[in-house]
Amino acid sequence: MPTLNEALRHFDLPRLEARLLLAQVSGLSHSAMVSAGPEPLPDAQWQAFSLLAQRRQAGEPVAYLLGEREFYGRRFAVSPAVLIPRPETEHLVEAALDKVGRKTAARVADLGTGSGAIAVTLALEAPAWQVAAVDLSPDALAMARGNAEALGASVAFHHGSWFAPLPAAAQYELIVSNPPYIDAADHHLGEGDVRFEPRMALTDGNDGLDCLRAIAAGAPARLAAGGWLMVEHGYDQGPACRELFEQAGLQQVHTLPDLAGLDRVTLGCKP
Ligand SMILES: C[S@@+](CC[C@H](N)C(=O)[O-])C[C@H]1O[C@@H](n2cnc3c(N)ncnc32)[C@H](O)[C@@H]1O
Repeated sequence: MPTLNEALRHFDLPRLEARLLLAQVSGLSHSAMVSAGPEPLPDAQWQAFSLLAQRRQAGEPVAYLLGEREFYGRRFAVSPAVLIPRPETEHLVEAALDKVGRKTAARVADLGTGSGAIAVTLALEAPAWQVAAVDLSPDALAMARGNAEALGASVAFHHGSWFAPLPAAAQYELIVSNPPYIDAADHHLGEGDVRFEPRMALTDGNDGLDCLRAIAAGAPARLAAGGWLMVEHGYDQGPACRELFEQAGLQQVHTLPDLAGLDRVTLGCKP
């Protein structure tokens, strides 16, 4: 059997990825790995690591191999049933907390919750908020429920399309969504980690704006007066998104940039 250091070099993988995969199968901390001696790895660990390393070499995302991804400082379980939460989406969380205020009692809906990253984070960061979350994928909802339970968040989950499964008369001070917004013709859908993520989490099968259209059009009926709609979108979708929000009669419509300075989150308020 190879030693730990030989195992880390054995596969053509970035050192950090190899370390994460080996930590997963060995349970060793980073510092234990750095100070590892010349003893051979136990056979079972070498076999399990080899399997994960080969899957990574075949392209599977590290987050799916580890079964988790960090979002806003917490670990969320992920599987190929859900989009891997992205750091950009933390901007949407920040914008929501800033605009509504953590201490204000607010009714909040997260449309297309996936792993539950947004809904669970908001429920934990702003315990005064009442958070509901919707997804069309039953498998995604099961994962989101598991994350809410594991992290101790109180979220009401609903299965269905966008606003449809929410209680009929319910109104919200905040509606957030990171919907599928990639154009079906975008070549990125066939590249890298994205190939392994659920297609329905990535694209509307059209021009990338269909879900944003449905959410913008449906929001005014579900927002309380003074309530905010906030969505994440592609770097080049800011102008189209602002137009959709304005057509829906929302006011104070504007777009916030991400850390790279690119349009990322558009918000608007119901008068
Ligand atoms: C881009 S992912 C976002 C996941 C998660 N909110 C996040 O930010 O990591 C979009 C999610 O929308 C869901 N979705 C797609 N079409 C939907 C629809 N018509 N109604 C509700 N959810 C939908 C997908 O299943 C997926 O979980």
